[in-house]
Amino acid sequence: MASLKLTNVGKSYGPVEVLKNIDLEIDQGELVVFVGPSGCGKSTLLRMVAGLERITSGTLEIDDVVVNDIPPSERGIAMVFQSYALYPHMTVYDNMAFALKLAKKSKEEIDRAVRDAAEKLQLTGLLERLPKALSGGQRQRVAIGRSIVRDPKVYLFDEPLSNLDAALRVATRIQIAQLKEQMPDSTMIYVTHDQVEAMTLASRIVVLAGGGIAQVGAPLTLYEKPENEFVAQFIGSPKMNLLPGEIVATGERTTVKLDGGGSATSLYPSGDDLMGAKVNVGIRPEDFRTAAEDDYIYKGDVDITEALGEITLLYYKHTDAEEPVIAKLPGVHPDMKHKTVTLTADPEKMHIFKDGVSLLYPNGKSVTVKPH
Ligand SMILES: Nc1ncnc2c1ncn2[C@@H]1O[C@H](COP(=O)(O)OP(=O)(O)OP(=O)(O)O)[C@@H](O)[C@H]1O
Repeated sequence: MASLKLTNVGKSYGPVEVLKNIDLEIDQGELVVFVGPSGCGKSTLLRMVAGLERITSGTLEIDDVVVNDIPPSERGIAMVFQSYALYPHMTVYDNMAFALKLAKKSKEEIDRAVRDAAEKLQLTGLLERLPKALSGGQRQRVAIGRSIVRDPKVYLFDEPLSNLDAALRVATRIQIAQLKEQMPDSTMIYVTHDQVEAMTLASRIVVLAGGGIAQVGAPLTLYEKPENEFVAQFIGSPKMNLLPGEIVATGERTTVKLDGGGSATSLYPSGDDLMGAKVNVGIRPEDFRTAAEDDYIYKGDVDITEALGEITLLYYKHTDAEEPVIAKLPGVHPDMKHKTVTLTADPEKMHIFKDGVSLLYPNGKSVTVKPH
């Protein structure tokens, strides 16, 4: 049971700076998820917390004690990896008991810890099986069980579900959520590529990009109030549309004349200094709805439609230099393919970004992502 504090943490491999100026506090009982593009340093940051990588600069505290120079085995941390290396010749019970036997715990204590972990992970009926007689999801749960029995202060998960197929991922994800509920005081850090995992498991998400933190917040805060274009487009699928334009009216509301001919009025109040500013209007695909012919934000020709049952995705025609505008409309719309369809959105659903930074949520800082 622990809190963590990273202050100005940086990591370089030789001349290459992978992470810089990471400031982050994690409270006891939180499940914090690290997300970000491939190579942004998620695993490196997790491995530094574990003590498997040296911290180049800054400090890491666990429960107010600086642990930079403390070896992994003494940090009270358990790490669960995507490849769950179980001992193949040992039963589930013995796999989970192994570390406690090494630590010379009493038989009774080991038995209590193993049975308690098995109960939490729904493994009680499988304790006598060998790993080869388990599904991938069950094996991953045994791997998690091995860390639970040690009663660590902090759990670290590095993409624990990425080797599982789609259905098992969902089932195991739900089990991890249930496990967290049963252990409300445990502190967990979880790295994933999977947005749904991040959105559903996290108490807070840390979006890493360009060597730093692009934004930290509760999942829905990141979705509703992205501070910069990077987070706006990273959270949510398909990603937020960004439509370029120029501010033509300021005051209580802000009106942007879009380069494509449409016009968007946001609830955001703006000062005269923003008159004429070049901005991007951000609208999520799911926030678009069809519009009247003469009053629209976006008008274009639909190139492709994807009918997914409860919704239809419209992909608009675009040039090679642009990304397609995407709209996600409820229902089935076979008639929209190759047609001109105009779109609008509610004023409170519009975001405005100037130089990559949100005008609505002004704590935002610009994020530059180096090509990887
Ligand atoms: N031992 C190392 N020596 C040199 N560079 C390294 C080393 N380990 C990692 N890197 C580099 O550090 C950067 C961050 O790697 P890391 O594995 O932390 O990224 P990640 O965000 O976890 O990526 P992914 O999502 O692809 O797993 C990458 O550019 C990687 O090439």
